[in-house]
Amino acid sequence: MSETCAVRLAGVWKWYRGTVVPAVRDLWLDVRAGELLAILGPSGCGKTTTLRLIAGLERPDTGAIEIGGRVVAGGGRFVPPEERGVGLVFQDYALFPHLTVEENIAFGLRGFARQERARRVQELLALTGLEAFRTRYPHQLSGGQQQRVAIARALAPHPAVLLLDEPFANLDAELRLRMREELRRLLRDVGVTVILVTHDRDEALALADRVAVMLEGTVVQVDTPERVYHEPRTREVARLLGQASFVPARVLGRLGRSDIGSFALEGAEEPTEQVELLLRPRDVVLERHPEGLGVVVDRRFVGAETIYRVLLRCGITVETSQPPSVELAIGERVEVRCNRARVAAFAGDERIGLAALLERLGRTRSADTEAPVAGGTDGAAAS
Ligand SMILES: Nc1ncnc2c1ncn2[C@@H]1O[C@H](COP(=O)(O)OP(=O)(O)OP(=O)(O)O)[C@@H](O)[C@H]1O
Repeated sequence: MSETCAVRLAGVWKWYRGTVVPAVRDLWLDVRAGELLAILGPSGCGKTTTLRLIAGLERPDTGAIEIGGRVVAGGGRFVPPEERGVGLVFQDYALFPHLTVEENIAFGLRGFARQERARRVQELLALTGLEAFRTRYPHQLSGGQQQRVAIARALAPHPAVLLLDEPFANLDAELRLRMREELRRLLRDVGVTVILVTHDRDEALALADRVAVMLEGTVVQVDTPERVYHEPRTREVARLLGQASFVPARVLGRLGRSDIGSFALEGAEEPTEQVELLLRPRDVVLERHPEGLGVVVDRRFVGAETIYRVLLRCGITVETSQPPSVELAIGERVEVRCNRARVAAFAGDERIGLAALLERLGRTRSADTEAPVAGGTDGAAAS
């Protein structure tokens, strides 16, 4: 195991008693020291089980778990939770209702000398901005303040790893955004390795250094937020990360042609005849044009932007997000251009490599007499 690896799960499987389908299956994951890794996945995919396995609240049926280079589960070994150097913050914070803020924070420091404990509690009260609330009880605090107490309590004994289970689930939308920023700042100051579980993609993308996408009990991709969003491994991952349109493109050799431009395929070992390009709403530029290949079929004003749905010649409707300066009416004809230098291309369910857009729509449109891609009926090839 590399020195910079804080947590490693190697081929972990977990079945709950009496169940046939494993909650976690063949899970491999390396978490780097000091990073904030978000485990993102739909409800029931095994996120909480993964955290509980790392914390030592569950035992894996097979596979191994290492923390800081030490095997804590697997091969007949099982290190109990309190000896793992891991702090855990539950979804409901699990604060002790009969203890004050400072008593809650001190709870994790039972083995410490009195003076040292008082010093550490003071440090955490300052770090989390809770000094003014030290003698309050949990029911006298807001949701955001309760969350800070739970985090302070978990951080008190200097854990090497902090585990957060849906930390914003109990906060309203506005507070959630504010706490997200606060948490990021706080954790950056502390420099602890963090594994955060969430089903909220915006949260994962905004907070994490890397995102581990989990589906049906296993991690299917671990990458930076930018990469999981723009270069998802499968269509399912693409959809989980946000609105996705797939635009068909005809491939000839390493060149492809689509209603949003022509492109060169990179990395495809055996290019297929047909691929589909992943477009995110912000990847698209719309321009009013009487000969454009798209028609506006829907518009939805959402404040800072307008969502346009545009039907392409190939029969696909793409969803796009446009700035207020773009004002188009339903039924108008538009040019549809991709403003990214590279987009992901898919054959079947899997991404096959990156497609680099070479030309822009203007030139594609000038070849308008050619057969349309995908939905088209004749086989005329683009050259
Ligand atoms: N104690 C248990 N006994 C039996 N099955 C369980 C138990 N806990 C979880 N499961 C099952 O294991 C699977 C994974 O559950 P888990 O709670 O890890 O998912 P999750 O991704 O955290 O879901 P959510 O986002 O809804 O919290 C689910 O199918 C769930 O029903």
